[in-house]
Amino acid sequence: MSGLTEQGAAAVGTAAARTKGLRKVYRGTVAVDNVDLEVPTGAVLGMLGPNGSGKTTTIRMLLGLVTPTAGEVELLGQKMPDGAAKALPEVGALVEGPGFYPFLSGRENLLRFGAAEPLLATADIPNAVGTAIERVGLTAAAGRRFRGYSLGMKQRLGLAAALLVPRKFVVLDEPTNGLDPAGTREIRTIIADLHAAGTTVLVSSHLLAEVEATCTHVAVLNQGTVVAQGELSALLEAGSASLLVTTPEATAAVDALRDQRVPARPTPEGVRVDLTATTAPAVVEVLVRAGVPVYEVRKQRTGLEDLFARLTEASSAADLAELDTLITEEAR
Ligand SMILES: Nc1ncnc2c1ncn2[C@@H]1O[C@H](COP(=O)(O)OP(=O)(O)OP(=O)(O)O)[C@@H](O)[C@H]1O
Repeated sequence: MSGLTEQGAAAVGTAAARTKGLRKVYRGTVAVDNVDLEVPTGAVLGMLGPNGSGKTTTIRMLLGLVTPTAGEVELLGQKMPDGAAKALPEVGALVEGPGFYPFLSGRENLLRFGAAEPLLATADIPNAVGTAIERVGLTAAAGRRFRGYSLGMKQRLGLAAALLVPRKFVVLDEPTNGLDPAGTREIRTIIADLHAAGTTVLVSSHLLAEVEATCTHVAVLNQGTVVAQGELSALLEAGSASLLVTTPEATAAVDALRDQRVPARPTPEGVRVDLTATTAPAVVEVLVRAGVPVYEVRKQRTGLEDLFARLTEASSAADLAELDTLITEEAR
């Protein structure tokens, strides 16, 4: 990745957000380590990772809510935290625990948020609040006190606050947390609408199917580091392909491949060969050389779930480094 641009540099062709060597240590716990994240302008980037992998900490550092122990953050062309006053009005964020007043209604809370928006004229606040409430499906509950809200309603109100004014960049930390299936579908629609309007979106999620359905790009975090990032289609192509080989001599095929350090295992459908570190022609060559009859060879796309599992469960650092290099190279 190229170095960070100077503060105020033109954002054309640059990332909406970018981190370099980002690190956060909490009293001996390394929450985030050496994260180089790039959110391309106009992308919907899904940040995936198991519990505790550093997603929320990374997002909080990106928004200037947490001070990094080391590293740099650039947000909408502004170096953070110095450029916060310029960048943040263009950024809508749904992060854990937005400061809502429990004794005010959802609408009253949003009116207060509206008053604090530098890009919203006072006369436009009631309209903006009404539109945001409708957009997140909170109309029926808008007059009720916040303290009586369900988790899903709180999420919707947080989202409404993030969308009060048109943004260049929207950051959503686990936006479907606490939402029912209808709410989850609505989030998907809102993200698609934002994307269509040219807004860059960063969304963290555990829901792989959601990410696969809504995102153009993915960054996978594990134990505080980015283990893969790039275009979703390229990552899937590079990271999760396997080969299904039909042969009457499955055991001989598996032995021959493992002899060449190619991961392979027998399955009821045939011998499944991991293509992470090899290619289909190379697999066929190994089999033919070993005298194994090959009836059929098919490439399989196993989806984001498989890729995610392999990236986050790889047993050794060497496995991860190998997989990361391969995926990053292919995704470029
Ligand atoms: N304020 C804090 N003080 C101490 N440790 C923290 C703090 N915030 C996060 N951590 C630790 O940093 C690590 C990363 O946490 P983080 O919340 O960023 O992960 P996450 O990927 O968002 O997890 P989840 O999916 O469970 O929300 C964890 O080990 C967590 O316990």
